[in-house]
Amino acid sequence: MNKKSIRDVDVRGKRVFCRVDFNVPMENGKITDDTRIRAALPTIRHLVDQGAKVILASHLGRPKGKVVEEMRLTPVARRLAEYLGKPVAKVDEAVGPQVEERVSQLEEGDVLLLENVRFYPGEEKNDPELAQAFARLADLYVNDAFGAAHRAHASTAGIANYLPAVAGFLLQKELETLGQALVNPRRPFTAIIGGAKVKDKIGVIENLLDKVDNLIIGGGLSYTFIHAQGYGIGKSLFEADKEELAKMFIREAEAKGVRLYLPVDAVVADRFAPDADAKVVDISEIPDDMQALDIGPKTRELFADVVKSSQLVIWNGPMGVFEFDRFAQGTNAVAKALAETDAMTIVGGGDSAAAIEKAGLADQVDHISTGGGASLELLEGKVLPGVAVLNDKE
Ligand SMILES: Nc1ncnc2c1ncn2[C@@H]1O[C@H](COP(=O)(O)OP(=O)(O)OP(=O)(O)O)[C@@H](O)[C@H]1O
Ligand SMILES: O=C(O)[C@H](O)COP(=O)(O)O
Repeated sequence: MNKKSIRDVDVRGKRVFCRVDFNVPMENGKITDDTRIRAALPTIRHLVDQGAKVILASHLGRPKGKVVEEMRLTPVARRLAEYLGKPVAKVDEAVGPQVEERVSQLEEGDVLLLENVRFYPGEEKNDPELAQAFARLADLYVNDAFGAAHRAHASTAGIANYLPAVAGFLLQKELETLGQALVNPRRPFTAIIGGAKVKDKIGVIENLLDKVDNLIIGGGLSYTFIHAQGYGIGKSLFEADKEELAKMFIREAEAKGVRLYLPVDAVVADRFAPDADAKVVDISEIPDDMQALDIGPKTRELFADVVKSSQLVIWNGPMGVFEFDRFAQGTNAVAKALAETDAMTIVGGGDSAAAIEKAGLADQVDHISTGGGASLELLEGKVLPGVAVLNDKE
């Protein structure tokens, strides 16, 4: 990576505004998964150990520019203090005189967490005034919020116009792992793309067709492809306006020598419900009045075999409606195949990461990204705004 990192700067005694992604799932005020907090610890510890005055900023949820009590970062400060084994001060605002006053009292090695930056309408608008107000708090900007690096917001991008700006360890690791895999992949290179909609994966499929040896498409989006091949798909997910595109991708894969794998059987249900009546059918036999909610056993085996024969596997998106246990077998089978192979395995964030965690296999893959949308945009070959703004290495 040609961007400066916190290793390239002296932070002792400096006020450091460190943007992290503490957008963690919460239920009734309790954090249900603190992966993103743990992932930010190396950077925070480094800053503390090096004697910086650490000012942490994050968003939580989508409060849309207003204060939403349930989206305060107070529970995050408590959890972070437990991990750091030292106090984490928390303020109820993210800018303004009171915050400035609190920052002026910080000693070397102290940690202060600001309030949810999305309580301010200027955050998502990348408002220069808000960006300057953030910048006034600090001497240096560190971006470690990989999960939010695809957003050009005041605390992820704008602030870098007013301060020296470097990458944190998590951001660096995410970019190097995903970037390296795409630039110089081990082969055979297999990408597994799932999820609900073709619409959301167009850019990813387009970019990967130039890079992979095998492309596996499962999940809801695969049925538009299956329809494009001339099969009936009953009431399964279908995007009529993307069928031509699906046909083009099928032709392109062939022209580029990419082996494209689609489901050969499916678990079909009479309705979209956890207790629906379900059965396994061949892909050419999906009944008109049923919908495919998971890949079938033959497909699970086929996809696992492709994984086994690969040296690098990147996975993004579930193979079925994994939120319902009955339709989670396809997703679990892919998770298991990734866990068992010796290949380098990378899981894009969001649902696939949640599925692999749920299956208890998280420690058996090489890299699980903390970014859903951000990892997807990297797979699309895009430059992330939160990365573009950082200072280049001299
Ligand atoms: N066959 C299917 N029919 C209906 N829905 C499906 C099917 N397969 C998967 N899904 C649904 O797709 C959703 C996930 O896809 P989505 O495109 O929203 O996210 P994603 O690709 O996993 O992205 P991220 O990992 O970044 O969150 C899940 O909620 C899952 O239930
Ligand atoms: O959860 C995420 O993907 C990131 O924290 C970004 O959140 P957002 O999609 O609300 O911008």
